[in-house]
Amino acid sequence: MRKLLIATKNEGKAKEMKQLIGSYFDDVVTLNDFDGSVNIIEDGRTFEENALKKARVIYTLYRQPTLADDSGLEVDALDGKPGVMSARYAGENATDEDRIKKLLDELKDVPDDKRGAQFVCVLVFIDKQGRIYQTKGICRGKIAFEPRGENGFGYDPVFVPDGFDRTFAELDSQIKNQISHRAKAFENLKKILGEIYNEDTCD
Ligand SMILES: O=P(O)(O)OP(=O)(O)OP(=O)(O)OC[C@H]1O[C@@H](n2cnc3c(O)ncnc32)[C@H](O)[C@@H]1O
Ligand SMILES: [Mg+2]
Repeated sequence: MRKLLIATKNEGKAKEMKQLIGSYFDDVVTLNDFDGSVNIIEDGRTFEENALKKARVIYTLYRQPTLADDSGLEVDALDGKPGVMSARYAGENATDEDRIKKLLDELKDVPDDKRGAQFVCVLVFIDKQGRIYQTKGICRGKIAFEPRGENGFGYDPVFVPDGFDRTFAELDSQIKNQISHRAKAFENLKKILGEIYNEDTCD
């Protein structure tokens, strides 16, 4: 039986990751399902460093195939902030609403044509033998003037992906899962998984 540990405590992210991983694994669990106590300090300077750290810590503890996602929002008018600080943008115990409010405050004088932004997702997968694989996905869009919609999580109510006039939180989750930063990173990861699990040496 193929088991996958997803090294995240973010329920919204975990839900999407479970939807996107498809049928490569028979049993997929996240930190909230089996070990909510582990605390990983995300002190990397890049999404790559943080994703690698999360995957390595969990793989080292459990020696099972492990997948970590480090992601965030880079806003052009803020020189790429909040970036790797996206989760802690409004302090350690802040909510998604607090983070959105801070972002909209900082952008209150920025006109529509200067509100470009991108979501970035880096995935790190460590297979049973400890081999490390990394993929990345980017989704361009812009920041709305006020939050709209109930779907998704995090900054979704203020992110309007290119080619749409609705926010990720207004769009159906199926559409987000086709065009998002995470969807793109998973497309590449699935090619890698296809190769790994065809080798037959790895279960
Ligand atoms: O580290 P884990 O436990 O995985 O959970 P986290 O929420 O801390 O996740 P990150 O460290 O990767 O920080 C990502 C931040 O960017 C936000 N984010 C990432 N992907 C997003 C998406 O698809 N839609 C909206 N917000 C997103 C998310 O809400 C966090 O505030
Ligand atoms: Mg985090």
